[in-house]
Amino acid sequence: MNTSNNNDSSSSNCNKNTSLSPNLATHSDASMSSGRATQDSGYLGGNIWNPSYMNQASQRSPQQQQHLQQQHNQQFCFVNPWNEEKVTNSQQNLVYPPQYDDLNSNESLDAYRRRKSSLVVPPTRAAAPNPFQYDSYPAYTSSNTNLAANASGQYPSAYQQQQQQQQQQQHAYQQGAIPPSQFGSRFVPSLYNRQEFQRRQSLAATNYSSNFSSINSGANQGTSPIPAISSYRRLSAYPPSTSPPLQPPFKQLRRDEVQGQKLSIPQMQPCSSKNDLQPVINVTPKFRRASLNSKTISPLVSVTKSLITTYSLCSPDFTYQTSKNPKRVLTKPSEGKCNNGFDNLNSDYILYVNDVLGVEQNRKYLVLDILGQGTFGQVVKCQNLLTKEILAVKVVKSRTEYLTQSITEAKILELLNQKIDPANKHHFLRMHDSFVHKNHLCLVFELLSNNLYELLKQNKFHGLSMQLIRTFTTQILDSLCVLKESKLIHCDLKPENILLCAPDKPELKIIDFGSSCEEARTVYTYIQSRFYRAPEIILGIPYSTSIDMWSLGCIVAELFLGIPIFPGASEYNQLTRIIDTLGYPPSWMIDMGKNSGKFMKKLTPEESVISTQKHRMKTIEEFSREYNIVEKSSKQYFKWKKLPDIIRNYRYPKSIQNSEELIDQEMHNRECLIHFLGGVLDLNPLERWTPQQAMLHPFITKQEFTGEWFPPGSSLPEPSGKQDNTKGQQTDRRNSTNSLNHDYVYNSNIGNGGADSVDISTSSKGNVNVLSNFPNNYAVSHSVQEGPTNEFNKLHIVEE
Ligand SMILES: Nc1ncnc2c1ncn2[C@@H]1O[C@H](COP(=O)(O)OP(=O)(O)OP(=O)(O)O)[C@@H](O)[C@H]1O
Repeated sequence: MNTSNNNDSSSSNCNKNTSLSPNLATHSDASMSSGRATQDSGYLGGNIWNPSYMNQASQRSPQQQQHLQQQHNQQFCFVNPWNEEKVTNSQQNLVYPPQYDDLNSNESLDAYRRRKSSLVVPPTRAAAPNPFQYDSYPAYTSSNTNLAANASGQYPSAYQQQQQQQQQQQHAYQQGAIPPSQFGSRFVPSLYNRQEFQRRQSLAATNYSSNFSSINSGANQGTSPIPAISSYRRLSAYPPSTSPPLQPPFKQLRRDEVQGQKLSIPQMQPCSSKNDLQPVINVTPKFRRASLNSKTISPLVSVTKSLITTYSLCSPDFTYQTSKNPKRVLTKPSEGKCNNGFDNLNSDYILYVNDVLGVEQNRKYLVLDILGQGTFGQVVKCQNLLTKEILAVKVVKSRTEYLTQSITEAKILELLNQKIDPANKHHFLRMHDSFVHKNHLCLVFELLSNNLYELLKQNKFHGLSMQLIRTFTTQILDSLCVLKESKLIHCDLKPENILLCAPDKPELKIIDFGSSCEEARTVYTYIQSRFYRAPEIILGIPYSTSIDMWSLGCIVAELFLGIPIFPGASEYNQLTRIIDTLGYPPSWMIDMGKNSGKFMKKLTPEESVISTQKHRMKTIEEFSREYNIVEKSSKQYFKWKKLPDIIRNYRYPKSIQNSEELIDQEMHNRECLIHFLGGVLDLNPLERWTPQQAMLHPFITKQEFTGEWFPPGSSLPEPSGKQDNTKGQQTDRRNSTNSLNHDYVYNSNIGNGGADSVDISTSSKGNVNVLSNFPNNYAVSHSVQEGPTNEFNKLHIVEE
C-alpha cells in the first residue's frame, strides 16, 4: 500500500473497519461513501460499489487493477452484486455483470447499476408491517410468485405463505434451479428462479438478519440446502406502488456493523398493551456529561445554565469572575465629570447595576435597577445585602442646595414616620435608613410600585373609574388632613409623587417631601410642578396648605380625564388655561400678587365700561413683545373650555354605553364630581375647601348628592355661588350668563373655621341649579372609551 498517498491512508482506516467480515464489509458504505472517502478509497477501503470507482476501475489497466487487488485480497472480500455465479476474490471487483437482461435500451450502464443496487440507500422510513403479507396482493403475486389465492379465493396467511414457499423452493431445486447458497450470501427466500432473482436481487436484504448470517454460513458449508426465511425483506421485492418502508434503519445498522457490534434484529412480537413495549430507558443517555454534583446534565443545560463550567472543562485556562462583568450603567449622561469622576455633569452619581452603596458606612445596598429620576436625584431599586430586603434608595445630587433640601425631606419623613404617623396609617412613604455614599446623601425608602402617572399611561391615558378615583382621592385627602393638622405643606403633589403600594391593590402612598415645608416657613416662592401649581403661587401671594388642595383638584380631574386638566406650556399659559376653565381669580389676589403684573393688565376705563373685572390677561402678542419671547397659543386638549362641560362631555366608559340607567348613574356621579372639584379648585385659596371639608363631600362619602352641598363650618352664606364657580362663570363676568359678585377681603390675622383664615364678605347676585344644565340626550355626543390595560383591569377587579 502506498502510505504516502492520502487516499491510501484513508483507505487503510476503512480497511480496519471493513475487515471484520466479508459480508459486513460489503455493506459498510453509508459512512464511507459519504464524502470523506475518495474514489480510490471507495475501492480500496470502502469495499462498496461506487459508480465513480467503477468508472475509475474500468479505466485502469488490468495490471494496475490486479496490483491493487492483490494488495487487498488478504484483507477483505468484495462481493460483486452482478457476478452472481462464480464470485472469486480475484475477479469480483473487475467484472461487470455478465448479462443485463432488464437493461433498457436508452439506459446507461451506470444508471442501470444504480437502479439495480440497493446500496444506494433509500431514505429512512417508518417501520412497516410484516412484509410477507404484501405477497398476497393479487396484482403482484399472480404474475410473479406462486403465492396465489387458494381455491376459496382467500389469500394465505404469512405463515402459510412461508410454508408454501419452502415447499416450492425444495421442488424448484429438484428441478435444477440454482440454490441460493451458490450465490454466495445472496438469496431471496421467496424467489429462486434465476432470472427473477437476478432482476430483483438486493444485497441489502441478505445480510440484515443474524439468523440469516448463520444460515448463510451453513449454506456455504453446504449443510443447509434450504435457506431459512428472513423476516426482513429487501425493498425492491415489492411492487412499486406498495413498497413498504425500510426496516430496521439500515444506515444505523451499517454503522453498528462497522463498529463491530453484533447485530441483533428486533423480532416482531404481538403487542396488546403498553407494558408489552418494554422500553429501554438509558439511565445515562448519550452525550451527557457529569455536573459538579455528580449528576448528569443535558447538552442544553451545559451550554446555558452550566456554560461557565462547560467553558472551564473545554479550556483549563478559562476563568470567570462576576466582578469583571461589564456593568450596565443606569445614569445618563454616564461620563464622569465631577466628584473625582463619580458624578456626571448634573452632579448625579453614576450608578451601575451591581454597584454596592454605603460600604463606607457599614451598609451594603446592591444596586439592581433604576426606579425614577427627579430634580433631586435618582431613585434606584436596591437589595440590602445584610437583611436581603428589597428597597428604594434615593441618591441625592451632590450639590449643596439639593443636599440641604434633602436633609429637610429626611427630617420631615422622620417626623411623619415616627411622631405623626407611627402606625403607618396615613399613606406616607416610610424611610428606613440614610447614609452618605461618595458625597451623596442616600435615603432608603420602602419599595413601592407604579406612580399614578404610570398607571394612567398604562391605561392609555383614559380616565379611571369613579370608584377608583374615589378610593385614591380619599387616601390622599387622609394624608392632607394629617399634613394640615401638622401645618406641613407637601408643595409638590402630582401623580408622579403618588405611588401604588403594589401593582394589584388600590392602596397608595405619598412620596417626595423634598419640597415640603412648614406652613410657618414658606421660604420658597417658586414651588410646585407647573400643571399642579396653584394660582396663588403663579401670582405670587403668600401660600398655605391650601396649595396642596389645588394640586389635589388637578390630580382628581386628571384621574377622571386621563390627561392633565391644565397642561400649561409656560407660567403664562398655565394661568391662561386656569382662567379659561375656571374664570378669573378674585381681584384682591391679582392686586396682591407679586407676579400679577407679569401676566395681567389693569383694564382701561374704556374696557371697564363693558366689564366688571378690573384686570385681564395680557394677549399672547403683548406678553411675547414685552418679554421678548415667542409665547405660543394654548393647544386645546378638550373640546369644551369650562370645567363642568369638560367633565360632562367626557366619553363614557364602554361598559355603560348601552345602559340608560348606568348612564344616568354616571351623569349623576359626574355632577357630584364637578361639585367636588369646584370646591377644591377654587381659585381663591381662602375659600378653597380644606381636606377635612372635602372629606365630607358626597363624592367621598358616597352620600346622596342633591345638587347642593355646603361644607360644615363654611362661612359662605350663599352656597350657590360655589356651584356657579364650578362653571367658570363666577369671576369672568364678561362671559358670564349669570351675575355673581363676590368681594373678598384678605385678613390673615383672623383664623376661623371655613376654608383658610379669612374674613369674607360676599354679595351674591345670582343662582343657577347645576342639575338644570343636564342635556336631555347626553348619550349621543359621547364617544366610547377604549378598554383598559391589564394593569388597570387588575385594579378594577379589586375595586369592584
Ligand atoms: N419608594 C419608592 N419606590 C418606588 N419608586 C420610587 C420610590 N420613590 C421614588 N420612586 C420613583 O422615583 C421617582 C422620583 O422620585 P422622587 O420624586 O422622590 O425624586 P425627586 O428627585 O424628588 O423628583 P422631583 O423632580 O419630583 O422632585 C418617582 O416618581 C417614582 O417613580
